[in-house]
Amino acid sequence: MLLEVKHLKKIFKTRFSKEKTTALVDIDFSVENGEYIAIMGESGSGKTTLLNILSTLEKPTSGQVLLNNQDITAIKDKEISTFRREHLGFVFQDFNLLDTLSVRDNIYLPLVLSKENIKIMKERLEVLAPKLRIEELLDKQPFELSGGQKQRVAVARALISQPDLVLADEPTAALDFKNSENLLTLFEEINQTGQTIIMVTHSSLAASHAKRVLFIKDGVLYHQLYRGEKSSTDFAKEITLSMTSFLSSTEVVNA
Ligand SMILES: Nc1ncnc2c1ncn2[C@@H]1O[C@H](COP(=O)(O)OP(=O)(O)OP(=O)(O)O)[C@@H](O)[C@H]1O
Repeated sequence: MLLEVKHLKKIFKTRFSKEKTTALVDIDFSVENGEYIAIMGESGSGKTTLLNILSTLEKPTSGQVLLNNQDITAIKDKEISTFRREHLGFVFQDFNLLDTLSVRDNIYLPLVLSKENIKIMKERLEVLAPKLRIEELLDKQPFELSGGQKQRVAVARALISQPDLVLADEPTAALDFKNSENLLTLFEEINQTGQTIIMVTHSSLAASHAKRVLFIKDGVLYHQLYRGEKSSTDFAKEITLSMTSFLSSTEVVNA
């Protein structure tokens, strides 16, 4: 098993008031190598908190996250950035590229920080650039690129370290429909090469490209769907139906 999330709980305490927010109640799931998972839920359901814990950006109140049997919630602070660089790839909604660096140097950045050999960096980029259709963009600066191009560069930066796991936070949120579709197709292709991906989204359309969808509400995973052989269009309908029937059933409970 690549990832095991065990009884994850996160309570936020505000510094200035005694109020506590339970963002995650008791999250339990596991991910096999090569899976492509979408985590869906409404605003405030706990998606970002969960992703931040998987990213080692945040520590849980209790529970464990095992990546290849290593408890990543117990990694010492001074070792965390190295761990992140070596094992995880990140794709954010706002791309997070550095405007002062060229596209090429943005992509190289994680490997430069890991003091990787330049020959290996070049070899990896030569493989990735045509796949991501960014060959013509490498000598440009990020501010010269469109949103879709920026996100493809960000995907290259996430993949260049050959991470165990790619974590994507609403990667299509800042993209128009066509660029979103392109990015989601790209994620599917990357996944078909064996790359494990976990993507947080509130879009049924985005989630419909994944192989499995986990639904989170009020800090609890309440449902999951497998895509199986379904087309993304059929899967999107099933996801939307699941969301709607769950919402209407809670309305009945609350009534
Ligand atoms: N740093 C924090 N301090 C206090 N409460 C927080 C903090 N971060 C998140 N929360 C609370 O935890 C709950 C879950 O928030 P989270 O950001 O994980 O939800 P989300 O599903 O990602 O929402 P969105 O889709 O709007 O980003 C919310 O009630 C939120 O207010």
